Amino acid sequence: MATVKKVAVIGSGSWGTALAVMLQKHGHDVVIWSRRQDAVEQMEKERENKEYLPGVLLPEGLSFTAEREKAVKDAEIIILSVPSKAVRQTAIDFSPYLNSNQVLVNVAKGLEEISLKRLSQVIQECAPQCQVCVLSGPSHAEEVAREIPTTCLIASENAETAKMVQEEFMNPRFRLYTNTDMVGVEMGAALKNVMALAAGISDGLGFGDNTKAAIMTRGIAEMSRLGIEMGGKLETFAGLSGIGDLIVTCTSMHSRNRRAGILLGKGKSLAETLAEIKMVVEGVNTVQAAYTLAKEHNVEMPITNAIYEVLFQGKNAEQAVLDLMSRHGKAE
Ligand SMILES: NC(=O)C1=CN([C@@H]2O[C@H](COP(=O)(O)OP(=O)(O)OC[C@H]3O[C@@H](n4cnc5c(N)ncnc54)[C@H](OP(=O)(O)O)[C@@H]3O)[C@@H](O)[C@H]2O)C=CC1
Ligand SMILES: O=C(CO)COP(=O)(O)O
Repeated sequence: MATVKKVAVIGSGSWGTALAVMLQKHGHDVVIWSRRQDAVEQMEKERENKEYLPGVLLPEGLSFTAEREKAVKDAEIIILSVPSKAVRQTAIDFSPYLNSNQVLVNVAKGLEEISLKRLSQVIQECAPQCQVCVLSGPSHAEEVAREIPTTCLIASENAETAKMVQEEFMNPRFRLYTNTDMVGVEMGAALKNVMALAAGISDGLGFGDNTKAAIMTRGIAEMSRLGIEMGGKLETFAGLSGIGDLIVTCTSMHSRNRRAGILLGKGKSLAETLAEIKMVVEGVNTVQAAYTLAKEHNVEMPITNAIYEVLFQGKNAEQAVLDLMSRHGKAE
């Protein structure tokens, strides 16, 4: 049974705000930390996150701060919802204020670009005193904030920690499953964003449902090849953080990665695309890490390689599709 918990949400983007809204509405005492005082004041005054989650009322009782210590003091569960590239520095900055009774739930989906580490590994390095969990699954902020039924999973190496978060966060509109396969969960979460870029590019080029089904099916095949090589379990890729998140991200117009892909497919440059989307497009960094990991682990990842070439080597997107289609024939 859920009890009232003090929850701190670090990062006031669309996902952190949506989770904060949901948890506050379901009886928890939630504070959002933003790195910008002006964002704190805007949300406090207008009870709306105009920049990242417009149209959603920020419920009474939800509070805001730009002070790190104030945000996490007394919090029992801390949600880390900053983009992957900010995870290490954010964990370092907060670490002096964190203690061993606190559970850190990472909700960012990506890999650290330089070290190629999973984000839970990065957080554990920077805040070793905390227990680290990962929340993942098919869950666009725009829907969770509006209480559209959603299922996710909460993963931790410690089954009891995952169970505790499951009990506290679950409600009739937000169902959580537990999982202990951190590698599978985090690799699925990160790599699906690369496939969503591919699905978007296909849409932007004017291709059809057949093409998208191909990207998703062959996409999960290469995602799981790498994930298993790194120690993840096949069944995790068949679950919410694998195929589940792949489906939602490749098909939804809420997806920042898919929308970025559509613009790229229509011929916009990467810089123009990122400027237009405004929010974080994790697949762009992840494809670089995945490209390197695939080489290191000697795993064949043709879609990932094609996206890397389109984004960073100036390859024409339509040519990339033709090249993928013209590879030598294989058995499924
Ligand atoms: N949006 C969604 O539906 C979902 C997102 N996710 C994942 O959650 C993570 C966050 O995404 P999302 O909320 O969409 O991102 P947004 O682009 O909506 O917001 C990013 C937030 O992070 C803040 N931020 C950026 N850089 C830093 C930094 N260096 N230090 C502190 N704060 C920083 C931004 O602050 P500022 O305004 O000051 O730049 C902003 O508040 C991503 O990894 C994403 O993949 C996962 C599931 C669903
Ligand atoms: O992870 C997500 C949904 O589960 C969010 O995906 P986008 O970042 O592509 O919007």
